[in-house]
Amino acid sequence: MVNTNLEAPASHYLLTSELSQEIDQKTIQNIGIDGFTLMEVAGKSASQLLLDQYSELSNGLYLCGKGNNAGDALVLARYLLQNDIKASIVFISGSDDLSEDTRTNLQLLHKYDQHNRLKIYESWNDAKPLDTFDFVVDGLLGTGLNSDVRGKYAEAIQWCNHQQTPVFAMDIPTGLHADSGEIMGIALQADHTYSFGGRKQGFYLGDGPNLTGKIDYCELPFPNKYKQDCHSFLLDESWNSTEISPTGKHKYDSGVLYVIAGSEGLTGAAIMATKSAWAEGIGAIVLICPRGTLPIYEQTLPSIIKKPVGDRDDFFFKKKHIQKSLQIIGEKEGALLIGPGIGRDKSTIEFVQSILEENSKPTLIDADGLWCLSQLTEWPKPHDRNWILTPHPGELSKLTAENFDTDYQRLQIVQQISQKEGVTLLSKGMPGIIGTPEPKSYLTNYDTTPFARAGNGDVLAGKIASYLALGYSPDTSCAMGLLNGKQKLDHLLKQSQEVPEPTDFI
Ligand SMILES: NC(=O)C1=CN([C@@H]2O[C@H](COP(=O)(O)OP(=O)(O)OC[C@H]3O[C@@H](n4cnc5c(N)ncnc54)[C@H](OP(=O)(O)O)[C@@H]3O)[C@@H](O)[C@H]2O)[C@H](O)CC1
Ligand SMILES: [K+]
Repeated sequence: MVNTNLEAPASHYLLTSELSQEIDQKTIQNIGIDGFTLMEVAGKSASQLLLDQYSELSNGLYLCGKGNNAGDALVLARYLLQNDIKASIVFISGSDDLSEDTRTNLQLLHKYDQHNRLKIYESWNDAKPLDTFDFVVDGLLGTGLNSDVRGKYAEAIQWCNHQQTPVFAMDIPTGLHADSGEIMGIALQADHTYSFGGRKQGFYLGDGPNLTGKIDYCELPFPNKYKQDCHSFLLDESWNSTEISPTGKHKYDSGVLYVIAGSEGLTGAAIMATKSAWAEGIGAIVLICPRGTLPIYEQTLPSIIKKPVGDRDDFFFKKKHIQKSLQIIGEKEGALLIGPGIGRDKSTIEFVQSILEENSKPTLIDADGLWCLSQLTEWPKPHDRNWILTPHPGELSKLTAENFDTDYQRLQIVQQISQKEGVTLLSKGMPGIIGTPEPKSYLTNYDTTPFARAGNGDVLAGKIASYLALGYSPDTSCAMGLLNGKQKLDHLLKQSQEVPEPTDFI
């Protein structure tokens, strides 16, 4: 294979609340870097980024709880105070019961205030009406939140969401669930989130994308070995680097893409998938088609090798085409794409079942191919075969017989199925999710719903299958398909506001 597996940079690890706390604790207990030091690094790196990005700030309002999230905000306040930026600190539930490191940081903050630029309020009520301020810092609650935001915290968030000034969240916007992106009763709308030690998975699910604003990753001194338990990663455009983009150098010396697609009335799907794969520069594509549909492809796909199966009056795939199709697929190295427009006839289901069971190629199953798979009580997947499945939300439900109301549930289903069945599963939606058997999951920070639209799905399947035939691993092939698709989508949307037609992507 050209590239065995996707390797996410540290900045793209997505932490859950549990993993976040586990890494914190292991670093403190096993490595000996104490919580106070971690807090210092967190607040300091946020201050550096903030000063670089916002040069005109003069007076900050810091909303603080009593835990370590407030401590991060106090460290930030100290560094900004050093830069002559005043601080009004509101302790929503008073300062009597602060966590140890947060209390220490409050004492330090007083020592750094030479010119009376610091004001402390002991409750939300004391603080109103508030002094003038030109930014708000959210140090209310951090990543561990697992119940609805209570009392004065909720009141402060509601007030904050009506302010015009920029809001900077420490680690996570308060009220956002770190794993699921769910709003816990109420959540703060941030303009900027400084995320410590790792971005949180919930930034990319549910309401996360609407609440975080711009996200900056602030590195903490966590040993790499503690991050190995992380199984979920961000897939964004910064990945579009040479290591995962198709360079073209393998184009002509690698395998053939075999396409089993199209039936009467659905030949457009086969045409789009095939053209799209061809546009990626693969050296050879063999389209296997029922003989009755051949005349259409002779006209529309002149550069593609067509291998018809069956008789002139065969317009969809049947059981009797199995042996001939398997023989064709077996001729050369490469990959197989099966599904676009093959239809749902009972005999087609039997055909798909046998092809999946007996062909030895890495295989991408899409569209009607997924429907056929959903009709089988057991998936006919040999252990040593690589399969990619590319369902849109409806297809995913059908395939897994599971309903999901949230994208967090969708993520969990994708993870379960890809592990249980040993497949790579690309679930289209917002976010796009790639699940692998390893188990690893990749979440996009952009909407992949346009690829769920009929036609666009065929185009995406063609691209991913062509990378598979070029020798890329299944997860890399999916990532490249999504990233290259996104580039094209952005380009097309710049020219017109409408969702592009499938042929525009080719
Ligand atoms: N050393 C470290 O671990 C580092 C942590 N960092 C930062 O710390 C936060 C996590 O800090 P933590 O102290 O665990 O949590 P919080 O700051 O969120 O505070 C927890 C307290 O908040 C109260 N609470 C809990 N749920 C609610 C709710 N639904 N509504 C209102 N209040 C709530 C609760 O107090 P109770 O007495 O009411 O039970 C908790 O005690 C992490 O996100 C980082 O920002 C540093 O970054 C690095 C080192
Ligand atoms: K926060």
